[in-house]
Amino acid sequence: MRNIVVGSRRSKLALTQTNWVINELKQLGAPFTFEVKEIVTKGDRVLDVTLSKVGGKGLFVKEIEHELLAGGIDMAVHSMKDMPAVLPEGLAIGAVPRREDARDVLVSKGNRALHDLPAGSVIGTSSLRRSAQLLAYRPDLTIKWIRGNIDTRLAKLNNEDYDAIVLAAAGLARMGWGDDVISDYLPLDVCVPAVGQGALAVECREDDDELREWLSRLNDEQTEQAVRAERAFLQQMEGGCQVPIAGYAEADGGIVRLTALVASPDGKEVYKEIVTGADPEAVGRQAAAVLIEQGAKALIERVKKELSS
Ligand SMILES: NCc1[nH]cc(CCC(=O)O)c1CC(=O)O
Repeated sequence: MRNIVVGSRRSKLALTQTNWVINELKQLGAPFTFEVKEIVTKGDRVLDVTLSKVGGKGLFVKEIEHELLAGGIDMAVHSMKDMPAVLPEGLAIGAVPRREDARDVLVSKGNRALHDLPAGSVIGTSSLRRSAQLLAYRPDLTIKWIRGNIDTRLAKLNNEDYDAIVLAAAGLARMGWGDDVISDYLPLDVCVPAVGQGALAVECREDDDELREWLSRLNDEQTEQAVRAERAFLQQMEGGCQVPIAGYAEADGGIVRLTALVASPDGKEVYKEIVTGADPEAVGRQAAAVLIEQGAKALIERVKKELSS
């Protein structure tokens, strides 16, 4: 029987996701044995700086993709939102399993909802996307950067000077957390999720037909269509990675509906558009074109200039 070596980051979330996929494949009757190989990525080593400053997207996947291409591993399970818009030559996403709750959630002291936080409350997040949208909704809040994995962040909420933190519902759910810690589910239109949030990407070599046949059975068509639209939007916008970007799509009956957003880091400028259509990539590209037309391009150029000066 073929042994499939599965590369995974060492975090509890990554290992949980990896083992979930392995179990699904086993339950489908896949004729493989599985072995997990832990890989420490740059994103895991560099914990003291803002993610966007050390290279943003791709930090968690580059080393793993290198191992895939070199044959050290056969498969890797990523959080879709950690994946850059374009894959390296020779690799493929073999499966996009059914998406978890894509929303962001607030975990707060005193179990307060976002609208119920006192003025000046300190919110922990290291995401430009979250901070921009929170400030657009509640300009009186103070954003304080926070890093570390989910457990670390929850601990920091209790031990350090934060009134609340923002996390993805999906990550919490996969680690067994839910309404016991969640104070507020942020509506999709108040905080548009990150492209791919709540979804997984099972990556493998493009020419590994045997593995891909089994992975395809794990694929969820609706999630795949939605994520295609979101990632096409992201691809058009990349290069503006210091700018808050969000994209969330739903697919139903062959129609994809994408909400796309670009904002200034202070949340004072927000470009947002909903695009609907049958071709996910076309929907993503159209959303990008509309936002660029509205002023997103000028905003990206301005933010770039401010950062380099
Ligand atoms: N930013 C890191 C990250 N990458 C993926 C998840 C889990 C949620 C998901 O799969 O979208 C998280 C944690 C979080 O944002 O709270």
